Parts: sequence; C-alpha cells; structure tokens
Amino acid sequence: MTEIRGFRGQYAFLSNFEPAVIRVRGVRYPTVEHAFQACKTENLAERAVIAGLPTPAEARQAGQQVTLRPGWDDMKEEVMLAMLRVKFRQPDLRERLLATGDAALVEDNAWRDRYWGVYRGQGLNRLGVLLMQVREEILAVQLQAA
Ligand SMILES: Nc1nc(O)c(N)c(N[C@@H]2O[C@H](COP(=O)(O)O)[C@@H](O)[C@H]2O)n1
Repeated sequence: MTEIRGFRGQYAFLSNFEPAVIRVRGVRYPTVEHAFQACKTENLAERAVIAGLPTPAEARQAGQQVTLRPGWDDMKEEVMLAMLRVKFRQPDLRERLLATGDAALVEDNAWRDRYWGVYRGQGLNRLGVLLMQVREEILAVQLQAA
C-alpha cells in the first residue's frame, strides 16, 4: 500500500498547523490546531485568546495552559474528528484529500508525539487514522450521490 509519511511539502495541507478557517460556536479559528486547542476549555475568554494567537504553535502552547474541560481525554478524538470534518468541507482541501487515494496517511513527526502521530516508527497515528476516516466519509457521500 502507498504511504504518505510526514505531512510536509505537497502534503503539508494534511497538517493541523496549515491555514484552514474553522468556525466553532461563532468563533473563527485560523487553523485546526487553534480550534482544537481552544476546545480543550469551556472558558470562552480562554478560547478567544487562542483564536487570536498568530501561529498554531502558539495556540498549541496556550492549549497546555487552559482550564481543561471535564472529560477532555475521553472526548478529544471526537473533537479532532469534528474539526477535520469542517476543514475538509472546503472544496479545494476536500479534493486534495481525495487525491491521496487509498494511501496510508501517517503523521510521522520529529516532536515525539506518539499519540496523534508516529515518532521513530512507533505511535498510534490517531491524526492519520482520523484523516483516513474523513476521506472515507467524503468518498461514501460522493458514491451515494453518483
Ligand atoms: N507541528 C506540530 N508540532 C508539535 O510540537 C506538535 N505536538 C504537533 N502535534 C499536534 O498537536 C496537536 C495535539 O496537541 P495536544 O498534544 O493534544 O495538546 C495535534 O494537532 C497534533 O497533530 N504538531
């Protein structure tokens, strides 16, 4: 099976750090990373601060310091999936995701994240798995409509 390993270069659009406007409860976030990190808290003031941060790296850092909502660990995958569904509703991004065909999407990373990605060959690759799920969902809708 073909594998897309590492979301860089022509596949950088798969990264949560890439620009993609996401709206959650009326708030505009410039990337999935901003939106995901903001969803860690129910505190609207903290969410607003994250929404306004200039880079996804800063949003991620801010997300480590928010008042964590109860049960976050159990809901984080659902939240990530919801954000990715919104991101890939955008026609250009949807087409680029579909163009990856049936390639395995692997968030191979250098930042030692073995939950959302794979580091040095080991990891759950949950981001990659959720991206493949969104790709399947889009394809299923297209096939139904055909
Ligand atoms: N580009 C990048 N740099 C890092 O340092 C990262 N940790 C990531 N991973 C992304 O971070 C999000 C998860 O954040 P939490 O660890 O749950 O706070 C998720 O979007 C990963 O893809 N990326």
